[in-house]
Amino acid sequence: MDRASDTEAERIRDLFENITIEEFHDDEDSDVPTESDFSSDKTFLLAPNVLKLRSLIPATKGTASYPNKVSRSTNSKTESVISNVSQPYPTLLSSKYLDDGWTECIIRLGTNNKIKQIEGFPMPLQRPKVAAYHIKETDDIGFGMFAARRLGISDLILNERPLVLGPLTVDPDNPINMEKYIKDALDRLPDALAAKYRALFDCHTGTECAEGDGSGNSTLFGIFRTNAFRVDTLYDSEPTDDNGLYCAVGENTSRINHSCRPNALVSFHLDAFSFQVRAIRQIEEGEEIVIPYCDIMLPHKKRDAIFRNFHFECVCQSCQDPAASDAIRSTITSPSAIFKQWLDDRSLPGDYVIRHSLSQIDTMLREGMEGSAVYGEHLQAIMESYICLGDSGLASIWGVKLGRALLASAGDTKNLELMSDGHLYPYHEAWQSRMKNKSKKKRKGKKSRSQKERQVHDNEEGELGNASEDE
Ligand SMILES: C[S@@+](CC[C@H](N)C(=O)[O-])C[C@H]1O[C@@H](n2cnc3c(N)ncnc32)[C@H](O)[C@@H]1O
Repeated sequence: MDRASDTEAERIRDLFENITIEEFHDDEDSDVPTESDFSSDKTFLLAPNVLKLRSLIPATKGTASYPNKVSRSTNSKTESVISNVSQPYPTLLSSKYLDDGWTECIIRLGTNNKIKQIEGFPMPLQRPKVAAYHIKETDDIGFGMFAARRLGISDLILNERPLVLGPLTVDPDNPINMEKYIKDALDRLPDALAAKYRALFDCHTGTECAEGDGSGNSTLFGIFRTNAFRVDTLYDSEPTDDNGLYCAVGENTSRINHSCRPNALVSFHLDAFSFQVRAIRQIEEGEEIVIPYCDIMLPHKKRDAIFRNFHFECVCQSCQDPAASDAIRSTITSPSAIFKQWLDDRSLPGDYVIRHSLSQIDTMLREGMEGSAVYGEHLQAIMESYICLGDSGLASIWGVKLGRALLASAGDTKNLELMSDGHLYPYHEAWQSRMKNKSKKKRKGKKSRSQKERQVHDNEEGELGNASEDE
């Protein structure tokens, strides 16, 4: 096998050590929103889940981070003043960039300054060559987004700059007048775009948690609270809770309905300042494009509690039969414990994790749960098992699947390139680790090899005949 230079090998090893994608799903009891969150003037946002993957194999070297990961730490002290600012600055943009539009931001100035330091900012928007969606009315839940053509896993459906970005929460002790801030922001947008914002749905109109004068009219803040998606990569300071985080409303992104069996995921990209929507499984022409507004692994009762704050009952297939969908969800678990057990216990068969994860994946595919983080973890468990077994061919088949899931989840193409390149696996520090240990044991225990060890050997030989023995 061709070996890359030492520096290249070092770089690749570093990349493998910490494959991390941001996560922002709420799965704790305490995170489930309650009606009182509204009355305390908190903004409530749709929170899609995104894969967060850390290698299941414990890293023994330093903690190199994946190059594209945006650091959560901040060097500069954040200024506390909230201002209306446009990002990217329209006046500084050439006509090429103006085509991509800009976002009116209600943002702390210190945080706004951080945006300018992002490498390559503002990146031009990459869009699908052929239109991938159209917005039209659904039969029962207002507008929705529909596939204009067949879409494959990780295909880009939409890439758009939001219309308005603002704080995720409003401090009840120190409230700011969001209605006025949003009005000022809209005044700076071109009329046509401001009209698009005003036309968005306000689920709070006429409800007990509506803002405003009680006339039942939709408010600008009500629209914001109904339609904003979290922008987890932008924050005032190291976030310990929802305070200091941001969210944004998109002209088309905010027309996408929720499903507990989503076929697409949303991610936000600071360098282009845009929302990307990508398919997480194959979508047929005419099919509705749906995303998760919450962690789809939550049981029905908790998901329903979240939706009640938006005054709707979910119409998706899983919610039609909560008992059945809860029963399925309760059987799905992260592979991390089983993977650790396999690494520690040499008596377990070579395909111990692989078989388990294949069965979990099968269940998740039947329930339409490719959009959950745990689905990606099982793809990763299989890929890393093959790495430990020294089988780069099969590792790269699962690496491509994992790379596509990561791309759909976070819009990061580097992961796909990295995961699918079979030549890189031998640089992983766990490469052939099961085989190396096995050989060591064989050498060490030549005179008294236990029956158990012989069984391990037979299992690995018989069930994973593809794995190479070369060291
Ligand atoms: C961000 S908007 C989505 C677009 C919206 N349908 C429209 O007409 O503009 C969110 C609202 O859509 C509706 N909605 C979205 N997903 C739904 C679902 N699975 N079941 C029922 N209503 C849903 C709810 O009224 C929710 O408050």
